[in-house]
Amino acid sequence: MSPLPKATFTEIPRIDLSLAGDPLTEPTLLAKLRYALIDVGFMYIENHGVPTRVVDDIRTALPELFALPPSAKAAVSISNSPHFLGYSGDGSETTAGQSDRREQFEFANELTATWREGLPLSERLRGPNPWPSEYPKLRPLVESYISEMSDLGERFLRLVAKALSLGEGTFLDFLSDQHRLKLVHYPALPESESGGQGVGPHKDSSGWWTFLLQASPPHVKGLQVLNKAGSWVDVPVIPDTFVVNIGQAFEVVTNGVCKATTHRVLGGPLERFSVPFFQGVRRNLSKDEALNTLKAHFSGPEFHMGSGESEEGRDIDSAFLKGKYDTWGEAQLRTKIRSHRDVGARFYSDVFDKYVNDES
Ligand SMILES: O=C(O)CCC(=O)C(=O)O
Ligand SMILES: [Fe+2]
Repeated sequence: MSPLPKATFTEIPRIDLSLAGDPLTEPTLLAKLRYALIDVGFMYIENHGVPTRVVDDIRTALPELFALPPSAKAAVSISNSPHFLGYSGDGSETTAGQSDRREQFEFANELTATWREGLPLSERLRGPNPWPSEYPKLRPLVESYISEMSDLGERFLRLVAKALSLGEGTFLDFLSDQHRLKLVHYPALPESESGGQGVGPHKDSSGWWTFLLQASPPHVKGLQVLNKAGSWVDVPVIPDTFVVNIGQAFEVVTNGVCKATTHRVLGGPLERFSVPFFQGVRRNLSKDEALNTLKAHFSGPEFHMGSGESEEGRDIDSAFLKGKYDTWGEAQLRTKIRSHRDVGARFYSDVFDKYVNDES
């Protein structure tokens, strides 16, 4: 008998977190979450418990922040930060070999820089944020936001573990002390460039999971996700939700059962703001540990039944696995250097050529 056609998705599922915790409603939530995890890799979460004020404060700050003069942006340029934190201008980041049409500020949990010679180079990713002195109200807003998103991320991971028939804390063991947040502005493009690359097709490489706030009104479009049939599916703005998607390390640890789904943003005639929060993976996670800790569980037949998903599910396309680097930290550093080559050349000259020329 020929295999059944592969199921694919044409819309992104909505997961209502208020159904958690009640034995009458939680099973419905977990079943839907399991479908989203195994068959889609993208979802909206609603009733997520992050205070509206914390989200609104960030959303309203964005147009003011990006309206700062070029000198204020340059003062916190990412090119001065060995931790890859700070501002990068429109066109300066590269995805899928092409320049992205967006400007962004990258922040993380406030950490002291503790790297010194002899420690793994990826420890140098930890460090303080460059805060724009001309916009002092930003720091407390970003700090509250990171703190709330870190809490949400942990609550969410407990549900994900349950939905995949694992103990609640299973995925927390992989978390980093550093989560990253980007504040992103896609400029309005002239008609002739509309539909061009806002950010090129990619799977999220920096995190365990990504929690994205689409911070523009619903008529502003741009984010799309690739389904298994190879079609781009729109991810419209739904107020009061976060878009949540799987990062590459999670795909590896789940033995390819939960895939990091490819997505992109198209530029358009309207400017767009977004805020992705990248939940971090601990830098010392080794390939061996990532591949083997949960392998037996995710090789079970319950994950490889039904719609011909198994082969697809097992085929993990991961730079982390293909690369020559043993730890997640090293793989992450490589990604950062390739995306922000000026920072790489300045602070990581010893490994720059190796990382930039390595096409694995
Ligand atoms: O801006 C968006 O909506 C998505 C951005 C994104 O995919 C990323 O920064 O990884
Ligand atoms: Fe992304």
